[in-house]
Amino acid sequence: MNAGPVRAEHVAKHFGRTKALDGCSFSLPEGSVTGLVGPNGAGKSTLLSLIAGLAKPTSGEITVHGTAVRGRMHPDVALLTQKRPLYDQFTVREMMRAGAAMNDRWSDERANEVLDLLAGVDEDAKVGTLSAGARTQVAIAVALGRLPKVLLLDEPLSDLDPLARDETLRIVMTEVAERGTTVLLSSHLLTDLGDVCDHLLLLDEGRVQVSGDIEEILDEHHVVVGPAELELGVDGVVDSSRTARQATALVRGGTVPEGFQAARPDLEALVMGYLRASRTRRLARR
Ligand SMILES: Nc1ncnc2c1ncn2[C@@H]1O[C@H](COP(=O)(O)OP(=O)(O)OP(=O)(O)O)[C@@H](O)[C@H]1O
Repeated sequence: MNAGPVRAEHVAKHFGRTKALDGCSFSLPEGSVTGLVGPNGAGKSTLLSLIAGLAKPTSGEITVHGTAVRGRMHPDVALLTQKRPLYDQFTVREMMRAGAAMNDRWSDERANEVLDLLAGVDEDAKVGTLSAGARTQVAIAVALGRLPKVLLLDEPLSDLDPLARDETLRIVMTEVAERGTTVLLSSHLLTDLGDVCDHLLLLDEGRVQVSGDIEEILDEHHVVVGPAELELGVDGVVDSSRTARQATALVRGGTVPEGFQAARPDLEALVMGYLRASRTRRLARR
């Protein structure tokens, strides 16, 4: 496995009998933007909180720039969660002062740059009165004011309108382009991920299903379509469906079933195939 700023080796996290993560190993390359996807309960938030040092793995190890993270926030890592850890009664300016006071490494200049981006946020406005988009911008300013080398984003886009979503992604992409920050972004919004991510980490039931460069992953898969009466008869079928007329499947590996037409999937088709397969497995166990 290549060395990278974030590495996980055989990481497990159990909550009682729930295995939120179970033997996860992967590496994120420097300056990459990785989309973290998976069905509800796959372990995405748990993984982000372990990398951030907010919780300890039950077993295995996560390292950031070669240093083991064992339940302590690494100075190079910033985490932005869905809840956006902001104080509603503070003005934006007070929020930035709090950011400076709470962090050993802090850049007013960087935080203000992010606040000035886009339409700019009124620094005298109370955080609680801001729109979801502006609150996200403030939360990102607090996160980037710490000058992180690794930025973890847990569903930051879920309640934003399309314009705010686009602008938020633009802030993240500017950060990557200008500072080479490594980003791990969890989202259910596949089209957004396709726009910004060059790597993918797909979790299901606490396990890594797919991890790596998106183009290479897409090259490794086929969507195959053929007459309904033909059997697939190959290894590596991730997900398949049949109508009265045709059979369709997502296949991993080089073999195209006989009598089928093959095409390279796009990111959405690939992720949807894995999500459908996950649901089918869970339904089969009921
Ligand atoms: N503090 C906790 N105590 C007990 N169980 C937990 C805790 N945190 C997470 N879990 C369980 O671990 C599993 C993984 O949860 P996690 O929130 O990491 O998934 P997720 O992929 O982020 O889901 P979603 O897409 O719904 O946000 C779930 O079964 C969840 O109920």
